[in-house]
Amino acid sequence: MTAQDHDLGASAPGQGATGEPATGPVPRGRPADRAATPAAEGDDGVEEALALVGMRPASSRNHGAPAPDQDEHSPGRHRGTPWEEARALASNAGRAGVLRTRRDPLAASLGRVLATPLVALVDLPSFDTSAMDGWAVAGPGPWTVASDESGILAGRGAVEVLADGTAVRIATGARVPPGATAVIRSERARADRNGRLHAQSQVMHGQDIRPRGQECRSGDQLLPAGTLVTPAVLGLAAAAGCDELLTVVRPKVEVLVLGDELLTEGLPQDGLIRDALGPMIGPWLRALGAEVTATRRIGDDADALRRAVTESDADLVITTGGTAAGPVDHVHPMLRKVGAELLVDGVSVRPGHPMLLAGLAPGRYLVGLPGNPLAAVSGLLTLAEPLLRQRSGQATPAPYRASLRDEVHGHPQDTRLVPVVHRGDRVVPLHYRGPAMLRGIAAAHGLAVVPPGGGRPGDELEILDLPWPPSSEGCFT
Ligand SMILES: Nc1nc2c(c(=O)[nH]1)N[C@H]1C(S)=C(S)[C@@H](COP(=O)(O)OP(=O)(O)OC[C@H]3O[C@@H](n4cnc5c(N)ncnc54)[C@H](O)[C@@H]3O)O[C@H]1N2
Ligand code: MOO
Repeated sequence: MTAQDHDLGASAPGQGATGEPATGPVPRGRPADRAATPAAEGDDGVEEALALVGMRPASSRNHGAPAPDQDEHSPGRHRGTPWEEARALASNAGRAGVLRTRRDPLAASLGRVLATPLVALVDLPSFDTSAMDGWAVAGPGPWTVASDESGILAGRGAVEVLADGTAVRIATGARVPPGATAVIRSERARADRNGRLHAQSQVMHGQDIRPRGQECRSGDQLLPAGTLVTPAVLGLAAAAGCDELLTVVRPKVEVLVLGDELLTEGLPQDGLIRDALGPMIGPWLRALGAEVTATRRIGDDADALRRAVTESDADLVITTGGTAAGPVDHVHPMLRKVGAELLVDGVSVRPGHPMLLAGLAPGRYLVGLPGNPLAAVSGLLTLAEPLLRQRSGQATPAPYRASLRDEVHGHPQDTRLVPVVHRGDRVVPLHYRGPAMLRGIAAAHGLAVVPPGGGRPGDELEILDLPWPPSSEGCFT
């Protein structure tokens, strides 16, 4: 690691590792006087500029009301569908049609969603089981030890009745013989020379016996439909006697990446940039429960886009870029040409307000993600996630809130989605949250839903989780 790598990696420029504003110099090579630039965090464009110099905007200034000349989006110019309503519309779209299901062996069901409840096929445990290695005893002691040297082992068939006043060696997991009243752990009993067993502590009736049906009875519902099949679910299903599971077929999704300026390898140069969405959107969709059939690069070719959309057999087509009104923004014209029904045409959310949802045919949809990479993430979570959740049969988790540690400026009218990390019982907004930036979201644990006007320390904000576990403490706070 070079010295420069270290400087940039250890904490956000101009910030301590803990996220407290640093008092030291601004980063090398950046003009220090930029620190004094008046700014409002509510404006993504200004925020982007601030992130570039590693500064936070002054928290006392202009809360929730960016100066109009600093807002690249000119508040009021674009009023889309309210964010909550857009999510509800996407969710409704995902409910259209019948869920396809399939029955597979357990291992092949991993990562899909239960189409029907998981029901126990047996009692668990299915016989009275010893919880310890030791002695099964019947009645009060001392007990006469049965002559069977190895005792009762796990996996044995029927066992004989244990007569009152007798004891037999027993292994963990073995069937407790009828008549036994308790199991005594081997370290808590001692046999004398005459073959009599003495307990060294008080023996409670039923101790260290797992009674039949303690965990469930045959026919009990163990998990509801809509549960994600995790390794633990596979284990439970096997324990409960299941060999196969009925799960929802993953919805097919095709990703079309638009833009002639995109390179798929090497260094960005000559006005060309690396395609950041091609490598990101497919895996993200898989994590949301989709089967991604292809990620195709279409460039800025209007005909190729139309052909790709009309020829696709995917349940959901995702496009990236081309949602705005520039000369090569082909998504709207293409949707008109193919007779699609626009269900959501712009959302009152920052970043990502040009995102859209269209119906292509009954049960087939297109989500248009804006090209700016964090705006595309916003579109994924706002439109693609609720739609795919329904189409893959997943239960909707109850929304949850967390207390905000630091002030976040808001857009005057729109919801903002801001990458955050969890720190204790609070969430901390991350730097590098401009619409063209992925540096914040790549370190984030989730996105905070910041209402119009912004959030103050202590405000409880809804948090959208990312579809993978938090992997680090997160930097750039
Ligand atoms: N006159 C207006 N212009 C823009 C508005 C507006 O309201 N009025 N909205 C801005 C906002 S906000 C966004 S977001 C973008 C959305 O634009 P598009 O969806 O048409 O996307 P593009 O123009 O194709 O690209 C925008 C930006 O993102 C870069 N990009 C595109 N694809 C990728 C990719 N796969 N990997 C990395 N970066 C990508 C592209 O090079 C552009 O820089 O429109 C604004 N304009
Ligand atoms: O703010 Mo745009 O919606 O750049 O994302």
